[in-house]
Amino acid sequence: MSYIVETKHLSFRYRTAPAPSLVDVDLGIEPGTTLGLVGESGSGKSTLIRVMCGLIPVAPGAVRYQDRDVVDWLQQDGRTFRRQNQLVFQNPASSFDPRMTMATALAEPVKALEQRTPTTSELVSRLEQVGLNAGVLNRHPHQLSGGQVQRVAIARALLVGPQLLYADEPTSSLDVSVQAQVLNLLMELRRTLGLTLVVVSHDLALVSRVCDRVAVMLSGAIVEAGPTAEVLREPKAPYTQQLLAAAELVSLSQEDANQ
Ligand SMILES: Nc1ncnc2c1ncn2[C@@H]1O[C@H](COP(=O)(O)OP(=O)(O)OP(=O)(O)O)[C@@H](O)[C@H]1O
Repeated sequence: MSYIVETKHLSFRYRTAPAPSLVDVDLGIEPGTTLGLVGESGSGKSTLIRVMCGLIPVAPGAVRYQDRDVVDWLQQDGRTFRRQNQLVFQNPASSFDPRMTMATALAEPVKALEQRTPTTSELVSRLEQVGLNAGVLNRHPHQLSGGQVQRVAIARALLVGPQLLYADEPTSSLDVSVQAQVLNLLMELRRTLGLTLVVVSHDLALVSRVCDRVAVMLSGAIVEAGPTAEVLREPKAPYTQQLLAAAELVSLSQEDANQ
């Protein structure tokens, strides 16, 4: 099996933390697929994707991207690695400097990673790809809605040509109606650009709608992983069973509320 990114016996502890945040994580992601990473708050989801995309350094041998060690990538060809591995964060407003226009913010990663200034038509064509237009270029973050800012964040990631897009709770700060639109956009981009997508969420229902595979985390370890439909149909780990029961309760109460 060839994976675009793979972790082997990956363990990690923050210097100031009393316990490890990742414990012996073995995970492989096939190119072009969408993986949902679920688990309660503090289970290690954000730490795992930060390690996988090279933001938190770990010892050599623990993470491989395109069959090459991530530590080696970062030492030899860090810019290429960072272009290919992009991250979109939970709270779109905090990803942008409030004093910058969207045009300046969009250009930043291209300047840093490709050492050139992108043309306006490049910026506009990426904005159009995420359902926005040139009108946002001169705006500041507070002049846009949360959903629009999240779309700009996705456009900014796309500008450097990623292969792998990590989305850390990409919709949890958005209104419910906007959440579906942003998720649909991510799915469409995956299809049209052939991206591999990792979506972090504590929401099993959301993951079940959009992800081919799911990995369930608890206390820094992956307690269950597999095709989403299989995991949902026959969850093996007691913790996955709990998560599923909680998700079913939520959807039942939503049905009640709609009646
Ligand atoms: N910078 C840090 N320094 C020390 N400990 C940290 C740091 N960041 C996270 N942790 C700890 O690592 C563990 C995993 O945190 P992490 O943010 O990866 O979990 P998570 O599943 O993404 O949670 P959430 O859904 O709340 O974002 C937690 O116990 C957390 O307190």
